[in-house]
Amino acid sequence: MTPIRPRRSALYMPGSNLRALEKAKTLAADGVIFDLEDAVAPDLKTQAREQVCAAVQAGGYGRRELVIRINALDTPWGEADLAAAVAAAPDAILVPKVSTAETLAAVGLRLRKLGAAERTRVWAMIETPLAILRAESIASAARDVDTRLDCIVMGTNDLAKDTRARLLPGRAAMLPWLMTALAAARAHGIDILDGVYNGLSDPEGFRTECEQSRDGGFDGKTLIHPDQIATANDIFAPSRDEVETAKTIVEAFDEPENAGKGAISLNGRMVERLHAEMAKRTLALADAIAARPV
Ligand SMILES: CC(C)(COP(=O)(O)OP(=O)(O)OC[C@H]1O[C@@H](n2cnc3c(N)ncnc32)[C@H](O)[C@@H]1OP(=O)(O)O)[C@@H](O)C(=O)NCCC(=O)NCCSC(=O)C[C@H](O)C(=O)O
Ligand SMILES: [Mg+2]
Repeated sequence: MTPIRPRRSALYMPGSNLRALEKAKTLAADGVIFDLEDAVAPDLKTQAREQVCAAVQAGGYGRRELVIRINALDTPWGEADLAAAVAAAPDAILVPKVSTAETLAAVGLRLRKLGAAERTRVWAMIETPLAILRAESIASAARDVDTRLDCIVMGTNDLAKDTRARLLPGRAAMLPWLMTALAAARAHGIDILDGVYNGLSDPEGFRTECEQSRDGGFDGKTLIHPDQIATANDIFAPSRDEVETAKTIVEAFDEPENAGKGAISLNGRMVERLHAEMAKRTLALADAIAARPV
């Protein structure tokens, strides 16, 4: 099994906000996304780029996964953002508004030309109607190692803007798009993070949406405020009960009398070997979370 990197919580912060950049060093998010795109006003783009790249290069973020969200390559800032991000060598560069797999091929080509560090991966935002219609093709870019595609991030605010769908509790309109993108990511073996929850003073609504997202199969949620981190870390981690059940399943299939069986009865439930595979992943994720330094 490939090692699991927990991505329960990925906190956006405006690259122009020095206080937030500093504070992120103390927060329990699995990842931080230094935003140069929509959270930064046009007049502050250059300053934000310099601040973010200096912060990433200086480090001090411990085990947190560091991601720089650049402006799209067809904007006035995109190319300079990409070059500066490559020089800063974050864990990943997040490309916004990806609507075709060709965009990812083009980014991959530039990364090679710019001599990007091997460790720097690419994350892609699915947040346009076209991206939903082409989700499988976009995720399939992960099969081409040159694209470095490692994770998809849903941009539900932009999706709501472009489709005019409303972001209501339960997300009835958004769910088919979320699950289409999720199937695309899974089909091509990459992680996928849910979009943000805008209700800063609605912890219950946030928790409910995290649960919906986890139950739908997402690896984690993108966040906009430190107050959202603990809930996301809790919801997207296997619970104690899930870990105990997973151990029981793995141990049951290790019993000699079950060696030749594809399905067994366990505590009143039918359990197949595919459940043992799922249980091993649950245990690996729990171990990866437990092994994280604070
Ligand atoms: C929404 C905010 C502007 C609110 O900020 P503020 O009023 O400062 O909040 P607080 O006073 O409650 O802050 C308390 C302390 O926490 C720090 N803080 C706040 N937010 C962050 C953060 N995101 N990262 C790090 N630290 C943060 C404050 O500095 C305070 O610290 P202290 O001084 O020690 O008390 C703000 O939360 C914010 O800017 N959030 C992120 C907005 C953002 O990045 N948006 C872009 C991504 S969302 C998106 O577009 C996704 C996608 O593309 C889509 O289309 O859906
Ligand atoms: Mg967006």
